[in-house]
Amino acid sequence: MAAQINPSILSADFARLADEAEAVKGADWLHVDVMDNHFVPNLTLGVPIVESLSRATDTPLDCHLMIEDPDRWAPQYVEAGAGSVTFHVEAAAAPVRLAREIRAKGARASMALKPATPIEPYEDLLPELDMLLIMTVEPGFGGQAFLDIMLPKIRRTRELISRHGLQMWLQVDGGVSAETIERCAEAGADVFVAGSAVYGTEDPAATVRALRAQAERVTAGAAWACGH
Ligand SMILES: O=C(CO)[C@H](O)[C@H](O)COP(=O)(O)O
Repeated sequence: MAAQINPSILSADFARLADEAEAVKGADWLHVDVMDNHFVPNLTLGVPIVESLSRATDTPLDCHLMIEDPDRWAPQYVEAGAGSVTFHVEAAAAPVRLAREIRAKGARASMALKPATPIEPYEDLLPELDMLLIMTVEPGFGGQAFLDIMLPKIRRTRELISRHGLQMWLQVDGGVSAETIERCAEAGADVFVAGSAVYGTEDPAATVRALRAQAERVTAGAAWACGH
């Protein structure tokens, strides 16, 4: 495994979440977009639905918290069954303490950066994390166009991770599709969130396999890619 595909349920039918999880069987993780209508201008789901979904699927849950006060809420998503919890650095009061708490509770700790947030001020935090998420659209909605101007940030982040000798994953989220995934992989991403590009197709599970194969053609030889 040198590339992971995490379908985003933001593009799924929320009335049929268990079926929609089944529709992407074989995906590495299910990406769960938690939005509070404050940190982003959209509202999705919370702890009780994550709890139910974790019982309904064997695919591990990758919860992306686009919410205010993640210091208070993130630990509850671990307790609800998430295997990975991502908080936004722009919203966290104490990101190091929060990452340590997520890990101590048994989940992978991940931190997200909005498009206008640079990575450089957070270089020293990298060893506290299992994954870094670089948003390639403004968070809030699926189906937006991929922001090419994020590619240099992905590249710089991968260089920082390598320089620190870390094994952490680098996730991209927003506008990831067959047209953009190779550019992301070439820049250094190894975990790919895709919503509309997966759920908008006839056979979402086949699309997951095709996207993974496409990314792995780029990451296969890379020592940094997940699973190496
Ligand atoms: O976090 C998100 C939006 O804030 C979604 O995960 C993301 O936009 C995925 O949707 P798409 O692949 O259609 O862009």
